[in-house]
Amino acid sequence: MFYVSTFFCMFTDYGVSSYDIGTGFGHFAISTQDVSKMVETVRAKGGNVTREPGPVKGGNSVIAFVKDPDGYAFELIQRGPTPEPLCQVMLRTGDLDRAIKFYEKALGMRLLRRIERPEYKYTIGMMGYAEEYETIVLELTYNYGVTEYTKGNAYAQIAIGTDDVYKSGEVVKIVNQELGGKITREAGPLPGLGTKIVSFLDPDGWKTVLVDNKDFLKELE
Ligand SMILES: C[C@@H](O)C(=O)SC[C@H](NC(=O)CC[C@H](N)C(=O)O)C(=O)NCC(=O)O
Repeated sequence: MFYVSTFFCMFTDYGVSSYDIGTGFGHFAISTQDVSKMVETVRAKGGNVTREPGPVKGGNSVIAFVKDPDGYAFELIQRGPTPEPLCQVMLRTGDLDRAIKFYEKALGMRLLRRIERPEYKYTIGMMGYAEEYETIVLELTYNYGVTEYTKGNAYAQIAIGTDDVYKSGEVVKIVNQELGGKITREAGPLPGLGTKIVSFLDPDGWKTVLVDNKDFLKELE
């Protein structure tokens, strides 16, 4: 049983003042009922607005893009009220069908929406455990003909809750053998903390950490 516990972690290493975000990381997305108002707030606070509000190219959603002080891109998406404003993590993939199959088979995600934009030479697969308006989704983006991206040293991982990191890790191992990727940390408790995790790379090299649901909730107590 997987579920996405949505939280947002920014880490820093002592003495390191800048990182390389690479070309593969796309954006985080935040939904808001008024993109223009949010953009003006960002601008008024000295933020970097990189794309003014307006319909997405080839679609109808009203979006904007801003960057945080470290250069991470945030897409602002105009939507109605939602229980989860942090609504997307966009990662680029060199093989969309392989990536979709990986997240379906290894993590039990569903393909919620496939968006074809041949006029802009890209395709998107929205993956998740519930509808897009209810929870955060993994937005996998394939640009025609682009099979490799740099990962940089900034973006680290997504974390997903599971009831059994050992069983989940065994499933990931089987799918790694079929589709690629690898386990980077065997299932087991974190020293000192005791929280059980397992971590792995998907076929594109994107890292996921699976966290024991009960252990994680204990951490929050
Ligand atoms: C599906 C919906 O959530 C979107 O917002 S898609 C946004 C769109 N994405 C891309 O163009 C992806 C391909 C691009 N080459 C990339 O790798 O990022 C986007 O960013 N549109 C920009 C715009 O101004 O509309």
